[in-house]
Amino acid sequence: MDILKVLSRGIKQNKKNPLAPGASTGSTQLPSAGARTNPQFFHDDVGGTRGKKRKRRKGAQDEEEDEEENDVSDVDYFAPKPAPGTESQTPSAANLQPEPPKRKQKLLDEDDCRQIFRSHRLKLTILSGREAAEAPPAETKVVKKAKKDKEGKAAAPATTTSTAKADKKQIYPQPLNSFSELRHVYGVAPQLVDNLTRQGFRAPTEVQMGSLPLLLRPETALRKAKDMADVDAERGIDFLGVAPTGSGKTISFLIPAIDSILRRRAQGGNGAEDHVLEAVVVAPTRELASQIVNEGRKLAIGTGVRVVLMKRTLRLVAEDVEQEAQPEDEDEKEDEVSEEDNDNDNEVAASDASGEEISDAEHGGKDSAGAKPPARVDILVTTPKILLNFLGGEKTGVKKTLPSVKSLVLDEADVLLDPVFRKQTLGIWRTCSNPNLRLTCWSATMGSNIEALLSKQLEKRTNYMKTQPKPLVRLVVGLKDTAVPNVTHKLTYTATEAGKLMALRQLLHPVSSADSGPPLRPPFLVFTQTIERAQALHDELKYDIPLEAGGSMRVAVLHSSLPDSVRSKIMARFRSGEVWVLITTDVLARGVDFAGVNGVVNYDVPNSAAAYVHRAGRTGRAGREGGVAVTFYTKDDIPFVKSVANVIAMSERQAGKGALGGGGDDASSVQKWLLDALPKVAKEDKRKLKVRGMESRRSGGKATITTKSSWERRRDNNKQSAIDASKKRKQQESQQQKKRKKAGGEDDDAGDNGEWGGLDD
Ligand SMILES: Nc1ncnc2c1ncn2[C@@H]1O[C@H](COP(=O)(O)OP(=O)(O)OP(=O)(O)O)[C@@H](O)[C@H]1O
Repeated sequence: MDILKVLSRGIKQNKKNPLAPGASTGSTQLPSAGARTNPQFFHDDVGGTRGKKRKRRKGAQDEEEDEEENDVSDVDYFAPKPAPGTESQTPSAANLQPEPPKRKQKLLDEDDCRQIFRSHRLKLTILSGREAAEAPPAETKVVKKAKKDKEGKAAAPATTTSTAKADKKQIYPQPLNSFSELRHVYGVAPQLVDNLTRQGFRAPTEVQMGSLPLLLRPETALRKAKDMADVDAERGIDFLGVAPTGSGKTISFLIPAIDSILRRRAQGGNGAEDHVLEAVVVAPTRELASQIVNEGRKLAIGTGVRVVLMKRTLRLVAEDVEQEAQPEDEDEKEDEVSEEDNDNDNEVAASDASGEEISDAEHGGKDSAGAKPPARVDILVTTPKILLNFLGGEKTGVKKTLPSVKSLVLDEADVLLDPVFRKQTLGIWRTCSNPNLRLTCWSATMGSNIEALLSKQLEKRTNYMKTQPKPLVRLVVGLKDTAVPNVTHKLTYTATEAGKLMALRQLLHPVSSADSGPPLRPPFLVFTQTIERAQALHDELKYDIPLEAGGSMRVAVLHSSLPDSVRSKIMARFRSGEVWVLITTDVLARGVDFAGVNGVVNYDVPNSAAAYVHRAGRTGRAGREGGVAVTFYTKDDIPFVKSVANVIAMSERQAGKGALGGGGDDASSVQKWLLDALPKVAKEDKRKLKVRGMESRRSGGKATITTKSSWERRRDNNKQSAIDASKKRKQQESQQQKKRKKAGGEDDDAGDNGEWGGLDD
């Protein structure tokens, strides 16, 4: 359908046609915002008794009935709240108590668990903290020697050999088959489960299936798992969750965090009702941090658990330390990237959003909080720098610790442990001085270097704290690092930079669906490499939407140079459906959940395969279909397109589409011959690209976004120079006239009329 027809339907709410963007139902009717048929990505038939259609267990009927009772998918979460006093708003004390199992739940045998794990492509592996302890010393020595030989080259840590061995060791704990099991098997408080189901979630996603039992009650989850004698489940586990974008990782870490607080309170004793900072969630951008706070607050309704966003003026209960609790190590020094290197707002440069720009005016004035009592916080959500500053500052070294924190969550952990954030993140980790701290890390992409770093840091911490090692368990859903399976991908070549602008306009205003590739319906996101380019693209596009359809208010730009309040407003306008095209940088590439986003345009090729995964993953979330990711590339990008093309090919293979997925060559968006022909990129070039993006797009020259040809630009430049020269001449002349007047006796009319005054502006 011609997008202009859609756009010109007007900005008024259209009750008759809910498909129009302005319709009252808003984005919920748009393709990728459509009905969530099933939030689970994979249902392979692996044969056996379990898998796609699972045999109904004894007692399962009761659970399904429970689920039906809980099915509140029609409930508008933001609808006016019922009057106080109604049942749902005033949870009884019993509703907050962890639930004792109603009946003896039959746990599944390990074979059944294995079938379910295979069917949903879940892979749980113990990475370290188990075999590491058993590894023969000789093995460790060999690795250490190899490390020395390489003379400081990013060598594998001492645990690598054992990690590689352990990597093959899969475990099959209990999966979470339904949310009602949270109550009946894992004893989660009914209020928390109600809050979850009230959001319309019917079935757990894969990452929730695989992670929640282990994080909530490892001893129950592992009871039927064989060969776990050396794992002390009571001590808990550290956890690494790698699952596709939009697969529900946020809930996977928030539920255990809230549950742990409710359990502590239920155990009673003095201070059971107090707010004790028990969990810290670190996220790389302010937008993601506030979104996690919102999610947390929805889950914590009626529980009394306070989920708070870190601000500069917020005081926390912390302990002063004379010296740094745990010394820094070389991991924090290596590979540091200068601030200047990151001015392109790329994904690792998201530190721009570390919350430092929160203005004093917005948060009660400078230092006014100095005298404030500590805030009542149970779960703190923060960007790295702002928390570290409170704890003593990056530069000055840590001066405070947070001993009450029992759970540290790193959301988008691969970025948080990437060189740009690494020092800050490890700094925060060190300040969480509780010996029983549990670390959980989450992302859709996780390099093996990050896993090795984690294993090494955990080992170091265990030695420093003199505690027993906990197993580091890794969950991978689908394929590690690669896929955005439920999105349609398209690579579009244009000969020139100007061609990209034309191609984008064609996506906005397709003449026919044939010439424009997959239809791209608003709302959609457009990613550029730098802030400058985002701004320039916005200037070009802001008048492209007809006035009748809302005009320039439909196109907005968001990047890290904008003040916090402006960023929040733009986010709200995009979420509400007022903004249809949001032009941005990688600051919005990670974690941000816009349920109704139908498409993503990579106006500039992303800086890495991981960046592509995260950008494309802003659409097609929670199993929604219809999301489209279009990537433009020019001749200059060709060396860097291969990694994007590989991700696309893998995504299609996972989705069972295309040549590589067996669906025929035509079905694939990346032709195999192209994939084979694209040049490989040297490691060093990849690294540079990841940090700085395409050099030529950073400033001047090709950084300019415009539809004008170079001839037109030259003509305009000449015109501008003529105008400037003329102004200068006029100025000089009037100064001379003034001087002559002062000297007296000159002809006043001369000059003004006798000479061409150049172009007027
Ligand atoms: N069990 C579920 N059923 C349906 N929707 C769900 C379920 N769990 C989470 N969601 C929804 O899925 C969407 C994506 O969730 P979330 O933001 O946690 O994804 P994510 O895995 O963290 O993605 P990313 O890697 O991009 O950060 C959210 O809108 C969330 O409300």
